[in-house]
Amino acid sequence: MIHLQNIEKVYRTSTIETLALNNINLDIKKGEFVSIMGPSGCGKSTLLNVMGLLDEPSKGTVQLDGQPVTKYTDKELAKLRNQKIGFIFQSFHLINDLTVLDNVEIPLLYRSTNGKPRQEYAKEALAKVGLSNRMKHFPKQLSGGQKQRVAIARAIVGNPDIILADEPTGNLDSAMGNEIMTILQDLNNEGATIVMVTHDEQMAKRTHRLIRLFDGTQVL
Ligand SMILES: Nc1ncnc2c1ncn2[C@@H]1O[C@H](COP(=O)(O)OP(=O)(O)OP(=O)(O)O)[C@@H](O)[C@H]1O
Repeated sequence: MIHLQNIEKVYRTSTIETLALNNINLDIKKGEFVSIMGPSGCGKSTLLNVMGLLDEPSKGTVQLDGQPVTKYTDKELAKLRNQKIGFIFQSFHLINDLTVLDNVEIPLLYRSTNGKPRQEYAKEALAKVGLSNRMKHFPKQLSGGQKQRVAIARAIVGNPDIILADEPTGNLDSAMGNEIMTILQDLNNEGATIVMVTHDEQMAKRTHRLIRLFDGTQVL
């Protein structure tokens, strides 16, 4: 499903060059639930962003469903991302002055889905995460766990094959974190391929496979 070959990522600023990823070779199979762990700054988010076509590698090739995307234009990448990938972030990334329902509809706006079906899909996604009773709320009226459930609904509304989650439980207490993990496991059982960055060994244990990074290199 996701195939990374000889991936290197170098960040250059005027004063410093950082080798964030060093010769990463990785295969994520359809239906897998994989976690990525490692110390701060070891390249976890960079790896997730490369897999999610948000960040271009300095070297190496990325294949998604057998399609080599390295030569794709930004527009082609954006389209592929919108169709195939749902993102979840530690700090939720919701738009504060939109309702919960409007937030969840956002990925469908980019696909020009019409108003009525768009709302129906968003309602279905919210029902899946148990938030049908909060559709008209605004993000600031929700708890952290509820905000993350909205973010998950937004990630799954377009029925993506792949969910990429960057520390989805990082801002939550353990009870809420466990709830979010259960939702992710349910989505995985329904067929979604999931890659999750986490600092939490307990969360990692609930996934199929653990990848450990150290200084940009895969050590497990
Ligand atoms: N846009 C950027 N410009 C320059 N350097 C960057 C940039 N993004 C990340 N880096 C550097 O690349 C390295 C890897 O960063 P990354 O965010 O992938 O690490 P991480 O493992 O996700 O860290 P954390 O657990 O703290 O979130 C770090 O040394 C970081 O400073």
